[in-house]
Amino acid sequence: MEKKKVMVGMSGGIDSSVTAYMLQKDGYEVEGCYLKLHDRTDGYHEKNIQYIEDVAKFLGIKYHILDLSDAFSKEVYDYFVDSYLEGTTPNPCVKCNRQIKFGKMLDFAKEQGASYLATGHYAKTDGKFFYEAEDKTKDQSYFLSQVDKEALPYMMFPLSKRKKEDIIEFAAKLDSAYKRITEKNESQEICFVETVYTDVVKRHANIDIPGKVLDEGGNEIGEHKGYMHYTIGKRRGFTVHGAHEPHFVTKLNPENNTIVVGKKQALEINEVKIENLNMFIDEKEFKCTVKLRYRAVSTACKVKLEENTGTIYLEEPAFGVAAGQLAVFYVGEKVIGSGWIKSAK
Ligand SMILES: Nc1ncnc2c1ncn2[C@@H]1O[C@H](COP(=O)(O)OP(=O)(O)OP(=O)(O)O)[C@@H](O)[C@H]1O
Repeated sequence: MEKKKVMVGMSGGIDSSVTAYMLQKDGYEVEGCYLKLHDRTDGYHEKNIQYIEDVAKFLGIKYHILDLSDAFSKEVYDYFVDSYLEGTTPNPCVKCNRQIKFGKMLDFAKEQGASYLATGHYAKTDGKFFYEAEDKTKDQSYFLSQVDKEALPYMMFPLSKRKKEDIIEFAAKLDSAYKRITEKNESQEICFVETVYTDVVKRHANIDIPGKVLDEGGNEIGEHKGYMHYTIGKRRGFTVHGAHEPHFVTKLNPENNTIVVGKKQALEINEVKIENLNMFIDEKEFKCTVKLRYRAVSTACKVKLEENTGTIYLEEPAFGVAAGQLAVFYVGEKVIGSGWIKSAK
């Protein structure tokens, strides 16, 4: 019988390299695909491609290099910068998963005759839903929750039941091509942010225009160094005259370059408005738990949806909810949908 072809999204990192190995062992015909997503000139792509080349040689597989930098720049990078200009907190990996990896890379995989597209994400799928990975510390289901449901039947996550440390240990013994990858520094959180997000944003805007810190009544109580330096919940980097208790950022006002701060209770949120939904169920009213940012604990809630918007009524307050982040709905380990946070109160 002819082997089924799987395209593996290969980053040059350990997870996707082991993914390729595991699928080959399972009897699939494996091909790799490296996405060029940005124009870093510091040898970043060359290094990654060298790792992939060595792994491909060891496995005896073919790999492709797909330049999606134009699409990435429009759909992910510009959105990232614009979000900070607008005073919201973006999630570029969520956009990339929907538009680029499980959008354009999936199209490419199908064009190449692949039956599946596999990645080294830590998550599970049964073709209809995503589920949290076994290794909860590495779970990436949050980042996948905006992927179009049409894409799910093509997706494979062979690492879903593994622990990251086991993958590294396993890879180090496999071959020198793999061992070398385990010895490099692990990838950054956001692939195009080499240091901190402000280094990226300041290439496009003057982020260092000082402004006023306001209390909730609109009174001037201190100074800040430019609103783009702050995200909701931040408690450092601005002054509050005569304050003894810590103050937290509760609002950013780009229109007049002010930030609003308050004590911990001021961050408390009970209701969240969302938009641009991506649902895997048809119900418009349901109970579930919600994660209001990656690494947040889940909160029990009731949800009411309309056409492409909705309201989340939290059963317990959440703290530091930022517009621009994603609200992801879970029933147990199952992801039932998500929506982008528009406002919270
Ligand atoms: N530039 C890329 N080209 C192709 N696939 C990619 C690329 N970047 C990431 N991926 C795929 O998406 C998965 C998750 O990406 P993420 O950035 O979270 O990587 P990671 O967990 O560090 O994985 P890895 O160790 O493989 O780099 C990767 O395992 C890989 O399959």
